[in-house]
Amino acid sequence: MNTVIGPYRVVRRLGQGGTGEVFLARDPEGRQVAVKVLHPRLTADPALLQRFRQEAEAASRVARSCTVPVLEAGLDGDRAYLVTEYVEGQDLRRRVESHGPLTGSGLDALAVSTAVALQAIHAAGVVHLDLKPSAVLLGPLGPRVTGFGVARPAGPSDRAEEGASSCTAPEQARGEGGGTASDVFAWGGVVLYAATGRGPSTGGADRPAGHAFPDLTGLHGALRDLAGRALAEDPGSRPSVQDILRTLTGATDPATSLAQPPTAPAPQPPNSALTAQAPPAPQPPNVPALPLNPPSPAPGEADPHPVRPAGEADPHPVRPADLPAAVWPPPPGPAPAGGADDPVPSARWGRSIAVPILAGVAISLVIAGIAFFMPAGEDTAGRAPAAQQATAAGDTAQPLPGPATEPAATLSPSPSATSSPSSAEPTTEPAPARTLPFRDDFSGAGRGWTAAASGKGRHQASRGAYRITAGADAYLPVIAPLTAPVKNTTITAKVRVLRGKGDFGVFCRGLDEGARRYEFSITSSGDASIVKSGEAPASVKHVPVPGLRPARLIVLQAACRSGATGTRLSLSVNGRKVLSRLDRKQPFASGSIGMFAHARDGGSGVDVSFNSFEARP
Ligand SMILES: Nc1ncnc2c1ncn2[C@@H]1O[C@H](COP(=O)(O)OP(=O)(O)OP(=O)(O)O)[C@@H](O)[C@H]1O
Repeated sequence: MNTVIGPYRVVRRLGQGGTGEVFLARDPEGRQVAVKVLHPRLTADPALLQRFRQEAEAASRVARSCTVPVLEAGLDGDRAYLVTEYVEGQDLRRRVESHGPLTGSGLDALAVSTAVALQAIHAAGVVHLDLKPSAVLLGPLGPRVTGFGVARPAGPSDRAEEGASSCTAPEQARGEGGGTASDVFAWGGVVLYAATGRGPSTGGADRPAGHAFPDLTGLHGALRDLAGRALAEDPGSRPSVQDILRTLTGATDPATSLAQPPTAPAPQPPNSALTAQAPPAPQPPNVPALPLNPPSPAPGEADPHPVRPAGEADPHPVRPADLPAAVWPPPPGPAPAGGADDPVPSARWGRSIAVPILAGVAISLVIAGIAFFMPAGEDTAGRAPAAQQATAAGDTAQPLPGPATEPAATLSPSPSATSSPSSAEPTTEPAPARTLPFRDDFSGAGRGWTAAASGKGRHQASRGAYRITAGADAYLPVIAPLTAPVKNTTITAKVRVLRGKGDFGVFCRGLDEGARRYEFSITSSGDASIVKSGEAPASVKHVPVPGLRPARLIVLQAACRSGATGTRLSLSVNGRKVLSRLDRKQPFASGSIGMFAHARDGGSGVDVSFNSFEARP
């Protein structure tokens, strides 16, 4: 297949959902992703398109625990698409159809992981409202929930037309909307289907719910009790997701936990498949969300997100949800109240201290059940996509597997005066010692990254992105937490401009606290350059890159490699080589590597967001 959707090259069709087709594709770095292309009749509706954008933004805030992460929402001509991690394997519906119901620890793992996923989804202020057997993917790392992040048309009849499932809660089927309790109903339906091959309406999977009291024959013990309660007609009688997890993980006495009053349902408008809900914990009033596509301030107008010196406390910690959906045209009107632009609490796991413990216990149970889902002869570790491996490793920066190739000398980036004021979970652990290969997708706290002493501006890691903001004419390099200087390397980074004018990119062989370095940069006007910085005058080679839109995610690949005749420097942008130069004149020795932003042209500054950084020998 030779189709391209946005920057993704389609490999093959994976399936058809109610709202569109799903394809296996490769991103510009060659990684496998799943791209859902929305049905054209849905994208023809501007209101639905707008909601799709907001819901995809909301979905990108959901923690990765047992969910399939949403990577990007985009528009390619008139085709709207949603990109998620690719999960190799079958969905639950196909699995049960081909191999029969699940039993034993496989069923337990399914029940726990889908509950953990719902907990993560609800904690992000989102409700799924379409959980069903085909939305549970049985990958090599265990069951994972997908299907959140796609707006659906209004009304119960439309939903039925779009493939409403037998797990749809009665209140949704009546067109009264749904809330977290509706997701609990769907969880009960998924568990019943997994154990018996029957949905709650006693039909097969994904049939419209009949809402007669379900036949629980085939379910046993705590699961039978929980599924029965979850499938209660009255949303107020259903257990909460926390109750379910407590019972399944044995964290408290089931009788006690089930006796607690269930969470009151928070009904949603009937047409809101994934509306950001008012989360239980109130938002601190001083944490405003950045607007989508934040405009530059007018002359004389105060900048709502002013650039401050490194080290100064940031009252507006950066969250992935703050990042503008730059691939989108500006929204036609203000976001509706309660939409994805509304602030959410940054400490979303912090509402109950029991939650992380439960999640930990639950994930152990899920891992125990993984082998069950593996088709015979499949090599789990070897076949998991890189992104899934990172998830399995705990979503924090980890050295990639492979031999260390650099000498064990020590780099000493300047410490805390310029260190990142991260808004992610605080950690008391020191950054681990790292050598090449190295990768950080910033889903953790971006631990150990430090600004060079010469830098000016602010920088911050949050889940899924590292944001660097350089003020007027300022330059801010941020150094990767490696324990050894690097000589030959290929760096791959994903980056986009959030606002402002300037250069941004990656560097290698940083010396003297970043004062000398090879810099591989993109300008906000779409040029690419390789700069030997620290020479007077700086030696620059630069070219325009036709069609480059820095507000969209760019994949930069920069190589620094010494040979007999000098140091070869080359730069590729979105998989295309755009520049190469050979430095024969006293090439720089081994040094630091990192990312930078550099404001220029008398503008008010430049604000860029790095989604990943990887360096290989
Ligand atoms: N990330 C993914 N990795 C692998 N396969 C996927 C992925 N996402 C979806 N699929 C496959 O594509 C099928 C259709 O997915 P889709 O999300 O469109 O289903 P749906 O929930 O029925 O659709 P809708 O949400 O539009 O009603 C799934 O059943 C699954 O087999």
